[in-house]
Amino acid sequence: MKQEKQMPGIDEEAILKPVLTHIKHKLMVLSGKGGVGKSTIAACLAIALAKKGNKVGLLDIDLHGPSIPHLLNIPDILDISPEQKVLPKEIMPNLEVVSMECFMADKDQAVIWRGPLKHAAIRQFIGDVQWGDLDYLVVDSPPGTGDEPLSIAQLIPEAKAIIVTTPQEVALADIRKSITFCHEVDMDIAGIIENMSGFICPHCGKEVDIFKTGGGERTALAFHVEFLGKLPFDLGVVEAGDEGKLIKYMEREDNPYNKALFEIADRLIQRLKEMEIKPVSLDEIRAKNSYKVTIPLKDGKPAPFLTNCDQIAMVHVKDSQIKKVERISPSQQGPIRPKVFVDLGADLVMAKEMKEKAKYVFYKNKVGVVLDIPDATPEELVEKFIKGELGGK
Ligand SMILES: Nc1ncnc2c1ncn2[C@@H]1O[C@H](COP(=O)(O)OP(=O)(O)OP(=O)(O)O)[C@@H](O)[C@H]1O
Repeated sequence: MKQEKQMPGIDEEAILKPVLTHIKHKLMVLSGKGGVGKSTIAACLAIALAKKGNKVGLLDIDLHGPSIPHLLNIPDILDISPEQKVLPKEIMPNLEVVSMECFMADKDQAVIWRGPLKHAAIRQFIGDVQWGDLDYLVVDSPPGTGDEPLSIAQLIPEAKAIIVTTPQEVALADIRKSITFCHEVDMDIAGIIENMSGFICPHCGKEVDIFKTGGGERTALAFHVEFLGKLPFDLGVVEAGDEGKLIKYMEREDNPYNKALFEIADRLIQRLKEMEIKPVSLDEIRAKNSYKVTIPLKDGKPAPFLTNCDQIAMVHVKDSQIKKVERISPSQQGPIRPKVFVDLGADLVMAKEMKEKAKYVFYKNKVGVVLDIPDATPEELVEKFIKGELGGK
């Protein structure tokens, strides 16, 4: 499991919340290896979503090799608002872009940063940019499953991954790593896109399978992940990307690459609707014949944080009566993850405090959450819940 990278003494959630609450869907474009067309797809998807009338932000967090500024021909310098916030560059109606490159004094100097510094830079990117209200934030991350995607997973709890692959076997082996990474950091996968799948001959217009096609779809099926679609190999995309003219290129509606991309954007919009997560109704839990309540404990009392509990109280309720109370010692080493409570079959978690990410994991798994509980025994707390004195809704 990857290392948690919390910055000591900094409440990252509090810093980012005012920005993130104004962004409806957060997407991170990932790939197992470089050169599969991830940045091009991030840029084209952002363009397609903006063309469909959505407010879109595109954030390039590839600190080592940012390609978005080149692909979209954005200027080196960004303006700063009177409130000292970075103003993203509007490159077409509804689409604003920010890239790490805009903050690098020497463009040819590779950034040699270690994890925590990168994490701080990414946090600043998100927190110090005046995005305003957005329907979609598309984040282009470097290839692989290193520091940058891990930071996004920690800083944006409800970010969803779009995994880009090509049909070759090597890329497909890497895709599995990307899927495992998403599972490890509790990041939902919006879907997989297979790029460079089939070549459209510029002379005869016929599609030729230069690599095997369909591998991305098969992998998606095998891993129970949504397949968003295939994009053909298109020399026009290379040229348009090289010249920073992707926006212009995407005006060609008859082009097979563009057509496929707009279809993928439609599928993505639909998929995100299906993936929307709502808090679990506490009254519905109360009304069940039987349910299980878990409470993280530290030294016998409700733990200040979920992660540092040394015991979990599991209270079984049947017909609005407590039937049994178990005290379970987590077997795993290190911080206790929300998944442990989910795996115990909890219907409800009662805790003092909880990170947004943990709440998100519980709601995703249809587990209810009651916070701000007082110091009391698990039995007293659950009695209060049953009577509606705790967890009103
Ligand atoms: N469908 C496509 N058809 C033809 N060329 C493509 C296609 N998609 C991307 N390319 C080209 O492939 C090259 C790599 O693309 P891109 O930079 O988007 O990949 P990447 O996965 O983001 O790479 P890295 O992460 O290493 O920067 C570029 O030259 C781009 O124009």
